[in-house]
Amino acid sequence: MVLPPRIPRPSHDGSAPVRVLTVAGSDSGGGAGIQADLKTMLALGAHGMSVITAVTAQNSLGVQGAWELPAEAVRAQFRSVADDIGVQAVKTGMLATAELVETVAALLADLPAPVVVDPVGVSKHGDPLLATEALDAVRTKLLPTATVATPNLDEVAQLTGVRVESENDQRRAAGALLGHGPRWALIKGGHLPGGEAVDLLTDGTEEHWLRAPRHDNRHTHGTGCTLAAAIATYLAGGYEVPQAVTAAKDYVTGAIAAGFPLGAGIGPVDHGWLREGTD
Ligand SMILES: Nc1ncnc2c1ncn2[C@@H]1O[C@H](COP(=O)(O)OP(=O)(O)OP(=O)(O)O)[C@@H](O)[C@H]1O
Ligand SMILES: Cc1ncc(COP(=O)(O)O)c(N)n1
Repeated sequence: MVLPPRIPRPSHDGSAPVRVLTVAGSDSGGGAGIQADLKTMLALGAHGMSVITAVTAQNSLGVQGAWELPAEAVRAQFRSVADDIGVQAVKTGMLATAELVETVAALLADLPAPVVVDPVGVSKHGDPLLATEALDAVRTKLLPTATVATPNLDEVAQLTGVRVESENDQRRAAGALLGHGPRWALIKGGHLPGGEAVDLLTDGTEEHWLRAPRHDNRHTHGTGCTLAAAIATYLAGGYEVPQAVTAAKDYVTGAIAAGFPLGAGIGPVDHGWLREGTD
């Protein structure tokens, strides 16, 4: 297991740690969404902050209910954080509706900080987390704000029409996604079969294949949220994109390996695995 680095925290000289903002939904079960993001940011040494876009009643069996917040509530939370505390990187997750996608994209357009867009479409259980009519706003408004976009295979098919069944398809999907404006595309291969979990990171010029052993562990709730939040944390810490994604991949791979059962269904990854491994 490769131990990923942590962002150095100030030596208690009164300065603040790096500050990372998640703009995502709440997962009452604690395994995905803002809960996964904040746990990831803390585990990697950052101060995590959150703009909640939607509340889900959710557990290891699926999503039992979802309620999006008014756009004004999203704007107000964002302003409270950006105007006083400051934001060094942002990760977006569940945005639920076209109106919230457009609201968040407008807020991000003026923010001079790296943005990781995890275009959350459906949960691992297949529960919808994004209205179908919001897809166009994701393509035309949200993806152009992204430093890195991190779709899984279902999400990249929804956004580009490219069905990924092989590593070559990952290249095609990345090219199609880059056409919508993100600087980098990370096409996650977690849902592909095989002994490795293989992701493709590319900006259309550089190509990085990130490979890790596939852990045959059914407790993988929140893997995409965790990866995207880790990438944003490393970007806030000054890493270049390829290095941030490589370190984030190591972090999520360890979290999956340490995943644990919870409830009667799919359990979460273990965001605290680094503490267990290195204290
Ligand atoms: N069983 C596994 N073993 C090792 N790595 C995995 C496994 N499943 C997924 N991954 C890795 O975890 C990261 C997240 O990919 P995944 O395809 O699960 O995203 P996702 O479906 O968006 O996650 P979620 O929807 O649960 O948030 C990727 O780096 C992927 O390669
Ligand atoms: C609030 C929220 N955001 C994102 C996900 C995706 O996570 P997964 O695909 O593991 O269910 C989720 N289930 N809930």
